[in-house]
Amino acid sequence: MPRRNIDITVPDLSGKRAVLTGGSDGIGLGIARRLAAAGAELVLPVRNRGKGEAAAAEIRAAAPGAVVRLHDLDLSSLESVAGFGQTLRAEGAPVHLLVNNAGVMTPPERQTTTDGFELQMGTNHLGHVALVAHLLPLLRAGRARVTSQVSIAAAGGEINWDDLSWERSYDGMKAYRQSKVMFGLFGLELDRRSRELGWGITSNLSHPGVAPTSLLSARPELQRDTDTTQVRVIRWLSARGLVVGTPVTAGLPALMAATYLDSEGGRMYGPSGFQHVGGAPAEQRLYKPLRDEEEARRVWLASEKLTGVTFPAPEPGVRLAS
Ligand SMILES: NC(=O)c1ccc[n+]([C@@H]2O[C@H](COP(=O)([O-])OP(=O)(O)OC[C@H]3O[C@@H](n4cnc5c(N)ncnc54)[C@H](O)[C@@H]3O)[C@@H](O)[C@H]2O)c1
Repeated sequence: MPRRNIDITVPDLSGKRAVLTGGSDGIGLGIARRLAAAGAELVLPVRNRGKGEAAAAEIRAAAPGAVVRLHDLDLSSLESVAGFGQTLRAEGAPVHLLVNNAGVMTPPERQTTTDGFELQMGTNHLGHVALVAHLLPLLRAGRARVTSQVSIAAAGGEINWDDLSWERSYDGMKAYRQSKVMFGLFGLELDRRSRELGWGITSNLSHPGVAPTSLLSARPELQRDTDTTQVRVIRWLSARGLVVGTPVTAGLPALMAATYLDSEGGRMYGPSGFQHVGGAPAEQRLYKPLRDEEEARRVWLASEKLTGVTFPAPEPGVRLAS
């Protein structure tokens, strides 16, 4: 299907407050435009104010009358995440949609967050875990839909439990895959816990397929690192504009997860085309590493411990139903 025909209808979001991370660039900016155009009040926590202002201006130009509020947030600092959470809680307004979209991929060498975690786990996963924890009262008040952006990289990912922060040996792509597996398992466990404990939150995953954004263009050598037949076929097709998404179409699975307000949680949405790198968004079977509920509980508990945040817990001895 030609990419230009791929779209979804976003329902009216008037009166809804949406918080979106990574909304000043790439896939997130496309999501932001559509949320604002549908009438949502948009809260954009950004790491770079200048880029945030430019994005807000672009969103307002595309959706006149859009309400866009910028806040500072560095997901690679737990202090920054706590500060943002505190600011929003002080405002007190319920949050109806949270889209955890920001991410980093394969920095050229191992880097760490302010708190000493490997950068990708710390930003993509732990920063967002802390964000959800700090916003929990507002998410509960808004009976929110939470959408967590994972990646096709999660399909082949594993958790390096013996060395979560990759201190003993570092492979950037393995660390990226791990961050997305952990984050996906967290998003699914959030849905289970919410149902069991009556939080009223619906949590889903989305993945964008593949789209040319700064995430990929900053790393041309990645193409060589992953020179499998599958990657070569995808590259050949994408050079002809045939399968890979655009930053706009790649945001549609997240928009679907976030705004199809009556749909259930615990699902994953992604592009349904060839190898799931592009095409119309649809619900998809969870990637294998994301189907392990025992691993999800382990990720949940480990993430609480690492970040120092705590979520309300089930009564002792109560085992969450799947
Ligand atoms: N582009 C793809 O093909 C692709 C494929 C699979 C998954 N993804 C995922 O989609 C999401 C969006 O990626 P993109 O392609 O638009 O990339 P991008 O680089 O264009 O945008 C990433 C966004 O995350 C923000 N961000 C990064 N570190 C941050 C931090 N410490 N604090 C706050 N914000 C931070 C950036 O400022 C930027 O706005 C990411 O989670 C990425 O892992 C992208």
